[in-house]
Amino acid sequence: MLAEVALPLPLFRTFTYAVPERLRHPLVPGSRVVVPLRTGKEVGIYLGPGDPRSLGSAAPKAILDAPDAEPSVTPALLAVCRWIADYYIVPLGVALRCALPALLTGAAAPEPAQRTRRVATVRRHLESLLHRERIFGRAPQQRALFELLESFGGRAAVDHLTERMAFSPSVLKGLVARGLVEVRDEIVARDPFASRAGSATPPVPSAEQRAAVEAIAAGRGGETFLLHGVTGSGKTLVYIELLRQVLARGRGAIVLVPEIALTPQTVDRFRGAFGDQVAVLHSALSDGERYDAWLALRRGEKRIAVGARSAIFAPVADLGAVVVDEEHESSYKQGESPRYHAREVAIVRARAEGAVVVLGSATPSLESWTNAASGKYRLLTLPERVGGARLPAVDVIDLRVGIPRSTLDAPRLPDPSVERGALTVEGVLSRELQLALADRIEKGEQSILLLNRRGYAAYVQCNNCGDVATCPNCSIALTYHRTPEQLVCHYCLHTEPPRVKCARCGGPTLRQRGLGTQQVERILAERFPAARIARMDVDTTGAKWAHTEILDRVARGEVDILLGTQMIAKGLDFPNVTLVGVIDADTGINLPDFRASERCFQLLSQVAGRAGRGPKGGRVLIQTRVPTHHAVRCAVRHDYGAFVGEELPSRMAPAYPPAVRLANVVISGTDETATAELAQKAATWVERLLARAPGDAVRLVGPAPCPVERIKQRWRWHFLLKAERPAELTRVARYFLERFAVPKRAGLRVALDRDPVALL
Ligand SMILES: Nc1ncnc2c1ncn2[C@@H]1O[C@H](COP(=O)(O)OP(=O)(O)OP(=O)(O)O)[C@@H](O)[C@H]1O
Ligand SMILES: [Zn+2]
Repeated sequence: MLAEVALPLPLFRTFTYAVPERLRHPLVPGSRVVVPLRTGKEVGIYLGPGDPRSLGSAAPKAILDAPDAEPSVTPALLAVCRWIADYYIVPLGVALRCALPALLTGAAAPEPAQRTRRVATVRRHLESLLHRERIFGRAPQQRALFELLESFGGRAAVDHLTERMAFSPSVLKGLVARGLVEVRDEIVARDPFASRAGSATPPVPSAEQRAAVEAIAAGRGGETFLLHGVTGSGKTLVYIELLRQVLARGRGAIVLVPEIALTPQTVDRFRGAFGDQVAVLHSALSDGERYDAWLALRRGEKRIAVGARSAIFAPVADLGAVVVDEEHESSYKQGESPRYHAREVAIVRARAEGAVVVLGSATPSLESWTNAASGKYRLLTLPERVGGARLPAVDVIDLRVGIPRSTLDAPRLPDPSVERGALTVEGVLSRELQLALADRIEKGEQSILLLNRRGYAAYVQCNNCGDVATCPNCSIALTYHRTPEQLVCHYCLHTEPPRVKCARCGGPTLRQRGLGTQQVERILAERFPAARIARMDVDTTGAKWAHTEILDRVARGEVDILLGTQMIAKGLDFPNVTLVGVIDADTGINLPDFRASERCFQLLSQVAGRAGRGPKGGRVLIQTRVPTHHAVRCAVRHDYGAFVGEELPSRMAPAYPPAVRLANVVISGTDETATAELAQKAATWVERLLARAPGDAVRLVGPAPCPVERIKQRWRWHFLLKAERPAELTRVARYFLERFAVPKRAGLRVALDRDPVALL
């Protein structure tokens, strides 16, 4: 007897093995099999009887073992993986790897007996700036480290400080000797959620919420609902009440959130409502814990899986509902093969298991919106905030110089000719925003400030020739960091000392321009010395749960101003936040990407939505140089419909999703010429293929260098495939990927990204 087996290899084929008599368990599709491969062994998935015609002249090798009494991959998940393999054009074995925990595939790391790490914690708080100056007068390094620790929420792993942030251990010793900082060994919490209490009993749903719940609960299996509810409309309670009904019917559910560490409140609410029934899946779980959760869900001991993207593969028994919260978030798209979108996988899986899907957002993706408009999804709307709260008033502060203004003082622009570090409060925070912040601090209310950029300065530029310091490996600007003072590439993490002379013309000193979170934090601390400021950006990820800790501090009222990048805009619900400021709305609006405006609108709307969620109301101030851009205008009016009305037509010509289906083919390699040549060759190859087919079901655009031409020493070119009908795109893309020969030199690679979320 022969068996067809899927293996996680980059080959578009399955493998045929012989089935020996002595196997421990009968083979059922979805069962794991251990098979010989080259000189070693590999874990594959049994798909069904093998085809003798697939064999060459050699006798097939025999399966070594079949460990599963029950198939590890359920029939529904097997169907989902087949869809992923087909739609995203990846080998089935690669898609199947997503469906299994590492412990079941032999890919697990050995478990250390007990994990500990050394952690530095701030012991003494220094309230005033004056105090700081006295204490650190002659020890600027100590001050920098101390303030870095503060910005990490008061604690960070020592490794992170000394290795990644490059502080000398003696600086830390100095702080310890002065009693300012304490260093201890800490057992790494296996599961940070194990020690968190779930939030209290949820409120009673309003009539609007109840109507939404009833509509969804009555949905047919496989039906998809788009829950468009303004920020603070109580979407989470809709999910919770729906899940109550799903559990009452003896079924289970999956809840997807953009990122666990950034959405602790949402997670706590589900745990508060459903306690032990919930398995929280997150990146800090060990392979063993992940497997335990997998097993508990599989056996029905836990009925709800809450997690980020990959939780869509959780083996929830008898799945009744899938919730995709903040469905517009681009983190639902996996950045590496298989490049699936969890929202799309959710819909396919729900269909396979007869579950309903809820896509929730205040700012739905244009794709989902279009699907709702065409009747593919059912649209449910929560147009008002709960409990009589109102959406906050939003005011625009025009940063352009020379624009006459009536009531407000025009803030000065950061002047490119100012010396490094000389940026003034006025150059960053308009008077209006300063006054509003001061007012909130005085009243004991909280503020959120968004700066969608990180580092001390965005880049350094020659004052003479205008050349920007770029990464030697990647073609993007280096970010200037102050603590420690260095230039960092955020793609490959290349670092170098700050340049004092221009690398191109050798001319006068380089001046920094632009703004980063660290710089704004400093300016805030100087302007509001009494305020308790917390900064959240990607640089503060040193300790894994630092973000969660910072958000908890905000919830406890221990932070007056929360400053951060887009990560502070994800569903946070703090009723005492009455002011939201956007320091520079324009960041990202001009990125060479067809979704730039959409992303900007979503970000502004979402961050604005953090204000005024409690009885005290709230206000939003947006600083911008493009006040007339539709992303800004529509966000100011909380007008999603108007944004869609203006944005959709711009996706028609040139056509971009949702007007067409898109695949981005990226050709990369370590040699510039070889990469460009291969891109040309591949595009010509596809063009010939398209010419042979009648009509223009699929169109090719490009090739061209990618907007980011080089990442991690690899040159990058791309071309786009566009089609009205997804099946045509699949056909052409598959034919190309299966047959186009990529030379084995210069690290040349071809990758296809279907439904890309960004083209950078
Ligand atoms: N029926 C209700 N009565 C009273 N309070 C409610 C009710 N429903 C929800 N809330 C509260 O309203 C707040 C906002 O709800 P939630 O966080 O679910 O909003 P949301 O729709 O998810 O908003 P966003 O899109 O901004 O994340 C929460 O504090 C929640 O506990
Ligand atoms: Zn780089």
